[in-house]
Amino acid sequence: MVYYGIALVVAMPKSSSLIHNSMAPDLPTAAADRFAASSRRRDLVFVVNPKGANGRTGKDWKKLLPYLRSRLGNHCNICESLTSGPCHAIDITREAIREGADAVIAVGGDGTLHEVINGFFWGGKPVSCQDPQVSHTTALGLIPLGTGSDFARTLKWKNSPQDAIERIAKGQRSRIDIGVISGEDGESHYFNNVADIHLTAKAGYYASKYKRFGNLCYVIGALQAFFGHHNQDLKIKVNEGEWEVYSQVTALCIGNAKFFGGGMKITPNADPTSGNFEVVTLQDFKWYHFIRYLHRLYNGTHLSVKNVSSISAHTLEIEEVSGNSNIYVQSDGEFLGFLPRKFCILPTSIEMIS
Ligand SMILES: Nc1ncnc2c1ncn2[C@@H]1O[C@H](COP(=O)(O)OP(=O)(O)OP(=O)(O)O)[C@@H](O)[C@H]1O
Repeated sequence: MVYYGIALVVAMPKSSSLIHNSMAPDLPTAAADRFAASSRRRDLVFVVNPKGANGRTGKDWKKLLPYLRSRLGNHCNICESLTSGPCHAIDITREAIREGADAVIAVGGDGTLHEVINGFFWGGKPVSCQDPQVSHTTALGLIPLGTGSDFARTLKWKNSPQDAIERIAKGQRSRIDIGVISGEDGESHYFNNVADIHLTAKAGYYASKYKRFGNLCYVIGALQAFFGHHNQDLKIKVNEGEWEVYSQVTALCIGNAKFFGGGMKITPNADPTSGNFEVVTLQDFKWYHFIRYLHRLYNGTHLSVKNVSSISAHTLEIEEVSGNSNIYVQSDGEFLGFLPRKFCILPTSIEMIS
């Protein structure tokens, strides 16, 4: 099997013994390890962003690799593919699924996970294996090694790559919902975490330029976004109902999961297995409201604050009233352009190693 863009293929013979090092404590393997029961070696494709978290992802990955080989190499073909730049993870993932990989595992932050998820789709449809004899589906995996790693927070995963590898070894899968965003050009864009509009999206746009400062980038981005910000009236259609005007919207957040911006629990009731988004709207907020309620935004207790509302929805259409075309849209921290946009949930659309 040859995967597009793969820098290195590491396949250990079945007979090789476990390698122990400082990162490899003696873990219980026998009962839990599904792969041992199977005669077929699994093809696992690790999509690694070496530049994630300011280059820390690449360094951590190198340290992790010997442990990964020792834990999984007996039963799996471990294919490592380093991304060469933005969007490369999308192409690698599509190619791996078409070739029949058992799992594509994002190694990096939320941006890398977002790209891998977008690689599960093409032309508005899920990508599938080209070989009709292959019956398994490709699962999504994650080793969170980014700056924010917000999706891992919703899953309540500890910040431990060894735990993530253990999950891959066990191979348990569960289905998650994915959000899809379509614009006037008809192109679909997929997200697993939170899509957001206006001030927070503008803050995310600026934050992405300051990633070298780690989590501080979100604070710098927010401060920059406040300059020249105006709350705006938006036209919103929920679940194919009637258009309604939401006045003086500061930010609108569409959560498939709970966190964004490096740990802010913006949509605290969102659940990627619920079949619905949680949509949280902040209206008529001034800069001092953010200072006053910042701790509540972080711990997810802001829904009872005045001018904050929350609804559950499976589709949402949003347009601006003024027609200035300057309302920012982002999803999973990636800038997508400006309103209008339509948001739909695709229930249980990806199998995730959980
Ligand atoms: N080789 C590369 N060089 C530069 N940028 C890359 C490369 N590979 C991927 N990228 C881009 O880096 C972006 C950010 O990566 P990633 O999400 O892994 O780390 P992060 O931003 O530090 O973490 P988080 O998104 O959790 O805050 C991705 O959206 C991707 O487009």
